[in-house]
Amino acid sequence: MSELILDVQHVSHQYESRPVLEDITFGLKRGEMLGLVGPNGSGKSTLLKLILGVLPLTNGMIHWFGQPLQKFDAWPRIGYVSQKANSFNSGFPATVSEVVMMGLTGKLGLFRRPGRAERERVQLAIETVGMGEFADRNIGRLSGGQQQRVFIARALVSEPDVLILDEPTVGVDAQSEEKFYELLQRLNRERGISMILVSHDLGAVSTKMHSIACLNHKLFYHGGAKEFEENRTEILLRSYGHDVHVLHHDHHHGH
Ligand SMILES: Nc1ncnc2c1ncn2[C@@H]1O[C@H](COP(=O)(O)OP(=O)(O)OP(=O)(O)O)[C@@H](O)[C@H]1O
Repeated sequence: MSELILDVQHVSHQYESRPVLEDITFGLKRGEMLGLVGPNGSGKSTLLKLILGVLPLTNGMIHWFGQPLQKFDAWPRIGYVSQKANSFNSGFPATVSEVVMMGLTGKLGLFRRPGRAERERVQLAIETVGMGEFADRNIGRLSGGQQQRVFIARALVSEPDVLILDEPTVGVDAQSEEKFYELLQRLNRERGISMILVSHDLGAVSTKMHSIACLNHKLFYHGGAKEFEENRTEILLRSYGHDVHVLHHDHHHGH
């Protein structure tokens, strides 16, 4: 059996006295691509914040690579790409290389100048996401889809075992979105990078991810993407309270 790299056990969370997450239990295996879905306000971002140690854990247990979250300190093993990543405007004064270099500041310390080895790693990460020719371009002058690839490069530069992506394709056109999923699948296949991807696009996650966790304060489903797709109407009725019209882009299926 493959190693459980993330283990979430009986996690609950409330803001003030309002419960947002109730008794959440699931895991992520090495090499797994997990899609986290759920309606607006269902607690997806809250769950990510708990997993990333941004919010204090008050109920339940979280282990990363077998270590309790409270003791875990190998954060460079976990790459995070936030929802608000594609918000740079055209005036933002940083090049693609500089933005990707920021992914190393945790390792470098904020004021140490990067050496040749670091610059090579940055260049490699930029090439991995297919943005090699844009390395010296101002980040604000790229499209949303291109910016999102740069944020993947920034997350990759510390050579993580896991990527956590919070709605990475919001505001990205369908063609760039398809290429973005291809990139994620390649990183998974060639480097064995595990992923948790939060998305509203049920059609995309159920075809691109291996497994699905469906959240609405409680976990209503956790299992294979194929089984999710086969029982989608019933799962969504239970969790969302109604069936959700799922948009299947033609290009997702190549017909
Ligand atoms: N810091 C906070 N203080 C109080 N309530 C909060 C806070 N952050 C989120 N909430 C509330 O908790 C609930 C869950 O929010 P959360 O952002 O985790 O949901 P989500 O599933 O990520 O939503 P969306 O899909 O809209 O991003 C929402 O009702 C939200 O208003």
